[in-house]
Amino acid sequence: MTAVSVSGVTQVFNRGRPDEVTALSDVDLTVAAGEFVSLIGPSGCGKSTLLRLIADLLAPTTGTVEVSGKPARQARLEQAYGIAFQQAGLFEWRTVQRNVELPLELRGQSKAERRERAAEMLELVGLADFAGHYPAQLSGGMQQRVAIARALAVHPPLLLMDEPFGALDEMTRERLQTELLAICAQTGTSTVFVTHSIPEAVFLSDRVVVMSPRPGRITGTVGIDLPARDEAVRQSPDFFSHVTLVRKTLRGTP
Ligand SMILES: Nc1ncnc2c1ncn2[C@@H]1O[C@H](COP(=O)(O)OP(=O)(O)OP(=O)(O)O)[C@@H](O)[C@H]1O
Repeated sequence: MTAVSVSGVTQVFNRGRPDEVTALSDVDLTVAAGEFVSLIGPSGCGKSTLLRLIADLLAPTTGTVEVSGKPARQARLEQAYGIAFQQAGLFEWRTVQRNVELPLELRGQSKAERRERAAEMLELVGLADFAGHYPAQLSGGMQQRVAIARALAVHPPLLLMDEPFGALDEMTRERLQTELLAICAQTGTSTVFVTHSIPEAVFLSDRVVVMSPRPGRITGTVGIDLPARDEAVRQSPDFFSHVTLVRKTLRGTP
């Protein structure tokens, strides 16, 4: 089963105006079920645009986008994916528990079902003890974990993440990376992950997709073949050789 299928997608903003921008040109991307794919590339190369197209927050100028074999619009209406962005985007006036319940409310689930699912998700991200807290009472890393719990609450087959750990310190970031991988393995969720960090992309991904700017294109793909995804692997020669390969692909020097 294919989680995401983007084919022949071009995205032009402000078409026909002096400020016309071709953000993406002829992009093809396939993500298999259960696969973790990172998008990496210089600022302005269209990573967020590609993610927004998959999420159906934008419609492509040309080409098609399918999620779980359905048109992106239908997948959005069926909440076939969860989204987590750089800012956790929590509602300050709702407790942690009620933030996680929100997508379930939108689905019309009963209070009892919502409670149970939210509790399960908070357990998964290690925040069971903070269900009654408000976002302002949590650290940035904890808020991101709430956002991930909320994104996963409807058990979506696909998770779309746009630099979700970008604003966090290095230690917290590495811990959340490990937690995210554990969650994805446990839930079988496919993930498309935008990042500026080469080590982050290498640590998390099955495949790193490299993009170039103006117009944004996919210029290379690096398969990541590491024996494990633990703290020790971050120090291994294997890890560094993958980092070097992604860096070279970004520079366009094989
Ligand atoms: N709504 C919009 N209207 C006009 N231009 C846009 C719009 N959204 C994005 N763009 C342009 O499309 C190009 C790609 O932007 P995008 O945000 O996708 O890049 P990015 O790779 O995610 O960048 P960054 O790494 O800096 O977040 C940029 O030139 C940007 O100015």
